[in-house]
Amino acid sequence: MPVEEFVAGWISGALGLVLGHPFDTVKVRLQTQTTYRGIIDCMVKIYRHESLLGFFKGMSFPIASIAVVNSVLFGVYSNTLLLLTATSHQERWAQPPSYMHIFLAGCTGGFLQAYCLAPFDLIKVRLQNQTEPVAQPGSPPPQYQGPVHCAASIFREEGYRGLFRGAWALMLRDTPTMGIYFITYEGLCHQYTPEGQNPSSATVLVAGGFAGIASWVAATPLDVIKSRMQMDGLRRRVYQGVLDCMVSSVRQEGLGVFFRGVTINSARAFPVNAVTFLSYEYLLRWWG
Ligand SMILES: C[N+](C)(C)CCCC[C@H](N)C(=O)O
Repeated sequence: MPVEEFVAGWISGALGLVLGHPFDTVKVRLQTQTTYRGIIDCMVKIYRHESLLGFFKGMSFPIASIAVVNSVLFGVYSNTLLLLTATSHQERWAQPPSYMHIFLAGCTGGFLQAYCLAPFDLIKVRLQNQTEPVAQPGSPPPQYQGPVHCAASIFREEGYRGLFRGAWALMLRDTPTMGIYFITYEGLCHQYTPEGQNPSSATVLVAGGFAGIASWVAATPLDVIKSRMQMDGLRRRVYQGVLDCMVSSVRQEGLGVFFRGVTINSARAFPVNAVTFLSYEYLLRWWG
């Protein structure tokens, strides 16, 4: 099993992640709290109350976990394609796999990475939703003091299964949309690259950026539900399950609720995924 894809997936994921984290914090707040009027209002408030550090809340854990999560995504994707089409990463530009195979490999990667991502993503969302200023002397400490404390408290208060709260919604969000992610990327690269050649850096950047946007737009409805399920259980349980969360969210806030955070998600998705795919391709070419 080629391991280069796993390592390249890890490094490229970490680069994209740091770049995108401030956008991600704004997104999570907009999706789960009602105190902000919009993107700018949310940014100004975070900056005023919590300084620049506020934007980077909850980042250390995703950085550590991206090693597992992105390497599973890219490693499983690439190796599933190898199984389906018998072509390695290097041969794939000369003999492009069918869109059906790309979609299936993307879904498989998405499904398996969601399982690894679930507890890490839960902790990230819980930490991002703490609005207390970072380390202010005299003020009461936030409920969770850091990722490890957060994980331990969830485990203590909500049990092992508590760590997988929202995992179902996450799996439903990621399985089809990771298929869309890779189809868009490979499709755009193919479209703008002469037969048999490797795609240029500019093509990889643009294709990666649009792949991020396309998959995030499709993922946003379930992303909102996922974030809400993850915050549920903090004080008392409100939702009975994914469907119940969908129904009561729509009842209370209308259909628009499914698109909360879509603008900020797309603005984040372009740079993050452009950098992720560019570094992924370059690392593999460099090692190949
Ligand atoms: C499938 N879904 C849309 C959820 C994510 C697709 C892009 C994943 C990337 N690591 C990022 O954070 O943007």
